[in-house]
Amino acid sequence: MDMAQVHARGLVLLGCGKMGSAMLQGWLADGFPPDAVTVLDPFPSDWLKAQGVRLNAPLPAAPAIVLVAVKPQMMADALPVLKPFGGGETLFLSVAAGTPISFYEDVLGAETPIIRAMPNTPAAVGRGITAIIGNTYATADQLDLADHFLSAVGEVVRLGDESEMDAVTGLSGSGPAYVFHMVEAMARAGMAEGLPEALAMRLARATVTGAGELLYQSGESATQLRINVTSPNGTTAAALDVLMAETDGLPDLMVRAVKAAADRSRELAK
Ligand SMILES: NC(=O)C1=CN([C@@H]2O[C@H](COP(=O)(O)OP(=O)(O)OC[C@H]3O[C@@H](n4cnc5c(N)ncnc54)[C@H](O)[C@@H]3O)[C@@H](O)[C@H]2O)C=CC1
Ligand SMILES: O=C(O)[C@@H]1CCC=N1
Repeated sequence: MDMAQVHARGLVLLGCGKMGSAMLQGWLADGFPPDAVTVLDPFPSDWLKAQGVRLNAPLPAAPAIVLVAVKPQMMADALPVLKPFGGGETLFLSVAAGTPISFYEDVLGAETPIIRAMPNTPAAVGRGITAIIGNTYATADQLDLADHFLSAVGEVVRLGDESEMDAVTGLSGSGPAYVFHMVEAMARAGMAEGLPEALAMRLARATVTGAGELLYQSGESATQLRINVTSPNGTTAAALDVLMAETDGLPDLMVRAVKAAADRSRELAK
């Protein structure tokens, strides 16, 4: 199936909060026609209401793709409305953390093509990364379709095993929040060294977005780019001595943070 057929048969979004909206924003910016999108969400945001999508309208007869983007805790209540599309030509794509493929098979029928995906919010500006894995019923063509569709909002990686999804969630799914928190922490540190709040936030924000863009554009490794900033016996080396400390340094802290997220993802599966 090509994108013209996806447009013709329609896309359904079940749940369109922060993640659903981030992806929808990316697809609309990429030229996906808004009137080919039907969104089911009892609490639509003002942003969503202004997009020209079919909001809480009757569902198309056989949508090409259904994107499930409700919270895992709401899934059992929300998903049954999509049962009529199970076992048919509709490809299910779920971004819910924790919820295993087997859950969707139980509700929709085992002969339903289901792809579990873990995106992240930079999808809103076309710079997300989404990991995907399909159930046994999802064909190679359907995985290609999901890959192509998700590529409009960033990079796509395919997993070899569903068990990798918990670690992916802890790394790239939740990861943007770690970076935003680093901006907050850097700004606070600048304030502790005497800078006014607005200036500290501006410096921290520009530093993180600039460093991210340099990493993106230069093709150099993160390690080499770090070395490029670090003059021998200079200021950066003094800071890195603290950040790279073996215990309680950033690597240690990051291992614990990502583990906590992955553990929570495993817990949600129960
Ligand atoms: N926020 C993020 O960065 C990421 C979120 N996810 C996953 O995306 C899913 C959604 O997360 P968020 O967008 O952050 O949450 P959210 O709370 O912003 O969005 C959930 C949406 O579902 C709607 N909803 C509630 N009950 C519903 C029902 N019965 N039918 C249809 N819609 C209903 C809510 O009104 C809300 O707009 C979660 O499963 C989460 O694990 C995955 C990757 C990243
Ligand atoms: O916090 C969460 O549970 C979701 C999954 C990954 C990012 N946000």
